[in-house]
Amino acid sequence: MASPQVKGRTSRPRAAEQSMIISASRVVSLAFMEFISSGAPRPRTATPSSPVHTLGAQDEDAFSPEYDRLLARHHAMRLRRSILAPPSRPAQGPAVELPEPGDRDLIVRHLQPLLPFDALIEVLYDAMFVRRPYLRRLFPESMEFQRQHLGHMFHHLIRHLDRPEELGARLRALGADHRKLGVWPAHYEAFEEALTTALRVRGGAAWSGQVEAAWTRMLRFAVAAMVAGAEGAATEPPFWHGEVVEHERRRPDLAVLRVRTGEPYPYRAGQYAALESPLLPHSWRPYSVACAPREDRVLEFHVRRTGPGGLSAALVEGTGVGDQIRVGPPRGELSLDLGGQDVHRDLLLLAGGTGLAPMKALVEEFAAAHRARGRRVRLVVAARGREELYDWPALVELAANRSWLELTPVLGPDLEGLAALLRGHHSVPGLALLGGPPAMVAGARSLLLDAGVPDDRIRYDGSTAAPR
Ligand SMILES: NC(=O)C1=CN([C@@H]2O[C@H](COP(=O)(O)OP(=O)(O)OC[C@H]3O[C@@H](n4cnc5c(N)ncnc54)[C@H](O)[C@@H]3O)[C@@H](O)[C@H]2O)C=CC1
Repeated sequence: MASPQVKGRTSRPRAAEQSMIISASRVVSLAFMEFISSGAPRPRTATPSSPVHTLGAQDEDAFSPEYDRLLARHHAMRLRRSILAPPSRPAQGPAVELPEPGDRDLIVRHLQPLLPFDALIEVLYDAMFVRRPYLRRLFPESMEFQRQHLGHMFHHLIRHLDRPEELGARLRALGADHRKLGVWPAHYEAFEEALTTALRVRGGAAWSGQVEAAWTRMLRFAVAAMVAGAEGAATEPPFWHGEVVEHERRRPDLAVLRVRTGEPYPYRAGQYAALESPLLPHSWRPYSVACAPREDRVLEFHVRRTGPGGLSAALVEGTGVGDQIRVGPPRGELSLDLGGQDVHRDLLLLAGGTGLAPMKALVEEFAAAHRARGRRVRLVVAARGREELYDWPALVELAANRSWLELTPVLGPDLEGLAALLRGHHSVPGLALLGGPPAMVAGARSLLLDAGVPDDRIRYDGSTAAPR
């Protein structure tokens, strides 16, 4: 995939326009992103080599009015329903049908010809785009991330299908979270149709209507749960508009961005937000907010480019002051809250690389609330070398005149430094928070367990370690 190009600046909507955009244009966009889309600019030329029929100018003229009318009608219906619903009783989504007992076994028994899911997914998307080319515009230029997610989602659904309550809760959260992607009920129908085609193509000789019916029930269950989740979250905007007000390239591959949201962004320190840049429309990736909530509505993000073509590369290399960014709703439960217990025990915060972001926000919040009350906070910052301590001056400033806050750099490619630190430190922390690469978090967790920290006192957030 080509590296993102810097586009011309888009003008920022005025506050009144912005609230209209939030409240009306996306009242509820149903999303099943892993199943359906993550969006992309509408391709304007057909590529002969592509297995997918992309949208040509003629197609666009033919499909857009129909498509846009459909969306507009849907918006109006949803808006009407949410206005007419009594405030104490949110608009009801479709009833969630449960899968039948035995569906999981049936699916598992006939899974072999469908594995690995890559080929199934390729046929599925090809079938969908050939039949409904206008849907191609909801997808990113590169479908790689999309295909991977869909494969994981199929595995997750099958694995948990006999625990529909647990699965339903996760799908409802996913549906709420994915409203920002702009996927609509009509798309699910298209998806179901394409999945059926793909299952028949890949299912092999033993494929039967019975197995297909089990797959359809599984899919409908998932879609209904996501729709219910999206509808239940109708009062929360699907995203906030933000403008980049500072962009500091701290390392060739790393930038610290400050983004001011048009409307107040209600988050807690330790939470993360999915971001989207106009350079890669609908490629949303999570980043922790690296500062405690501030009056001026400015959010800080630490972004490291890990490879070419992803959102992180667009944010580090292609973004500057004045550019627009969309910010998804705040998510995540990372916090320093001890629930009133062990208030005298010390806290350990361990940050690896840009995993520093949530730790910095938590320390800032802690400092602002004067919550130390005799507790010491030790912030250990792991980095490959001194030059990788990209935010050290800001941390030193944060620690100035705060004797309860101790900063410790640990340099090196692995966890040796942390292991040595724990060996030399005799008091076991009351709570440990971890942020950084998954291997570091896993390694640090075992070191802490060995040192006697109970499992429920070790916190980390897996959601921010996804590929960017
Ligand atoms: N940008 C953000 O807002 C957030 C990012 N993260 C995650 O933090 C990670 C940060 O990555 P980078 O900045 O590239 O950090 P990095 O790869 O440079 O690693 C930083 C430090 O972590 C330790 N480490 C790395 N790999 C290790 C391994 N395999 N075993 C033991 N220790 C290891 C080392 O001490 C290393 O110096 C990413 O996985 C990202 O998804 C987590 C929370 C927030």
